[in-house]
Amino acid sequence: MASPIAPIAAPSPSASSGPAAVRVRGFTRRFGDVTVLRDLDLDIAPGEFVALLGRSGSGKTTLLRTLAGLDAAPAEQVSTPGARAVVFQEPRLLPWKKVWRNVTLGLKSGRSRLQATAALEEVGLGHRVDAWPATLSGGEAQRAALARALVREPQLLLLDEPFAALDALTRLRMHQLVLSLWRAHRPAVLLVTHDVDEAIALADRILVLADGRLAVEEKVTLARPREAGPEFQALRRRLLGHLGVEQPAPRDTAPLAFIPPAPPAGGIRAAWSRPSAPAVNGHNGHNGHGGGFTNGARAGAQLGGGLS
Ligand SMILES: Nc1ncnc2c1ncn2[C@@H]1O[C@H](COP(=O)(O)OP(=O)(O)OP(=O)(O)O)[C@@H](O)[C@H]1O
Repeated sequence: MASPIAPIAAPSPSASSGPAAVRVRGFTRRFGDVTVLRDLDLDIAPGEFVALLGRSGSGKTTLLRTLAGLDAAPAEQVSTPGARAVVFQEPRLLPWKKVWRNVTLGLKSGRSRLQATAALEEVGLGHRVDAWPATLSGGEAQRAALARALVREPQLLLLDEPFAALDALTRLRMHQLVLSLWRAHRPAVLLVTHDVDEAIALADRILVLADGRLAVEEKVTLARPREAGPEFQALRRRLLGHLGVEQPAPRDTAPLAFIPPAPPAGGIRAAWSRPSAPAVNGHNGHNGHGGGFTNGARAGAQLGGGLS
């Protein structure tokens, strides 16, 4: 059986001693009769990178939307910086505006083309300033969405599964890009993801949302770039356990092998496993794309959203 989720008393304010970038106290969100977030507490320090995991429907996006100001919340319960930006799973570029105009959408500054160009250069899209969104690849479009977030100089960057629709290689490149942007600009980050390995690769702290509360907190002390060594694997197993995915004890160091996606149980899916290990979701592992992963790369333990 998966380990039961042990509620934590309250997510600890992180390393920084300054005032929190995000402070949530006793926040409850209901849709009709359904309580999605229940008396929730959360602190995110300035410059801290937090990942939020949880089963499908656990309320991750609801929390992110609240922090983004897209859903109203009482100021005494939810406090965030004024400068916020959100990147969603879909890049949400307006097809009738050139890339640079999408990046500066809503900005008042008269220097907007210059700002857009600088931000696009930072995400490696300096050559696509005048392109139309329809001519961008999925990864390029998502980089343009990141540039649009960057020009707002956010103190809080909210990422709602921004890499979920990208292929594995592009996703790895995006991980590196996001980390380098985060290092350069140091916003507080909340990353909602279904991918346990992505969370471990990127975050300082990982939270698991369950039953309307932040039920688990794991600090990630591994140095970046994060290799898929024993500590990484142990944390991965613990997190998957918290999420209800049974994990076999490690028996060897054989390379990971691909397990074809199955109908998710409780919205959870783990895509990679060792060939000799009993597979999750009742599947037996078989060799497919194979290959290990390094430098914070993804072993592909995914929740809910499935493989992409
Ligand atoms: N505007 C809404 N009206 C009614 N119910 C809603 C609304 N928004 C979200 N919900 C419900 O709240 C619950 C949490 O939704 P939310 O999208 O926050 O979950 P999630 O953890 O992000 O899910 P997923 O991982 O599948 O994206 C779900 O049961 C959803 O149906």
